[in-house]
Amino acid sequence: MPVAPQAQNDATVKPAYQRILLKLSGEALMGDDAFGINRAMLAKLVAEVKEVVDMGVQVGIVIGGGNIFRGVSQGAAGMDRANADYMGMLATVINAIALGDAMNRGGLVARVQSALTIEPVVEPYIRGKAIRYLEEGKVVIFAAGTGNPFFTTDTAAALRGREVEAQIVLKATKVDGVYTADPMKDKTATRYNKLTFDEAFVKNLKVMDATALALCRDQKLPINVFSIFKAGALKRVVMGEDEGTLVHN
Ligand SMILES: Nc1ncnc2c1ncn2[C@@H]1O[C@H](COP(=O)(O)OP(=O)(O)OP(=O)(O)O)[C@@H](O)[C@H]1O
Ligand SMILES: O=c1ccn([C@@H]2O[C@H](COP(=O)(O)O)[C@@H](O)[C@H]2O)c(=O)[nH]1
Repeated sequence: MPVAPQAQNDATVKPAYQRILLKLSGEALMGDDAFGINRAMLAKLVAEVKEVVDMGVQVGIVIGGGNIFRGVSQGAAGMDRANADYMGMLATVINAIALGDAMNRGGLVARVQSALTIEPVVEPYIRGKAIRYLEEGKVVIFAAGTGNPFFTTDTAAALRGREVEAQIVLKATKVDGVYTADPMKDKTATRYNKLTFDEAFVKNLKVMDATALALCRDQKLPINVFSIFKAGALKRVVMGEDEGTLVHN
């Protein structure tokens, strides 16, 4: 795989993965706010991603929409499900534009590609072009999920991850891994270091939604679940350190 030209490679630093697909929940952009995009949080996310890009790691990102769509979801109640889902996908486009803009101003080169065609605003998703951008060291932000209603951005992360031949999907979320039970509800829950896809299914653990999990399992694409609120966690995962939970075949 060609080395990213914008990367400042340090020969002593050897990442475990050369190409990753990072799934960022929309809620990660809220920071401490109730909804929307928090500028300080955006800057923090850019710095975390820059750290791994500077190590020569190629980064694709799928961004969720929960921070915006949650704000309008009252209005979506009772709506036709497909229409509500299109609103959700458009929310991810807003997030992708904000993140791409912050990255371009923060010393990275980012490109946004959307699964829904909104030509004057963002590029359409073109797999070959996305791979070329990654090889050039650009961060590619995949917007609008899969472009289809009844799916989620978790599934988009699994799909795009496989399409661009990422070695792993990194699910950055609110909790620092997969637990024996929801850690927000059960304080006695303990975290798994490693877990097979089959165990996750059998125990009905909320790792990613079932469609995403099945796609990753079938395509032998591992997932690492970790907390985006923990400083340096992304770098530690990329270095192959014991951070979060690794879900594998
Ligand atoms: N067994 C479990 N281990 C870890 N987290 C769990 C478990 N069961 C439920 N959860 C909950 O799942 C949540 C994270 O998953 P979720 O898919 O909702 O977030 P997300 O995908 O990051 O958000 P978004 O929908 O904004 O993209 C955590 O907040 C946690 O409370
Ligand atoms: O492929 C997709 C991806 C997303 N949606 C809709 O968007 C929202 C926001 O995505 P999150 O994964 O929840 O962050 C989601 O709730 C769906 O309504 C979609 O329809 N198809």
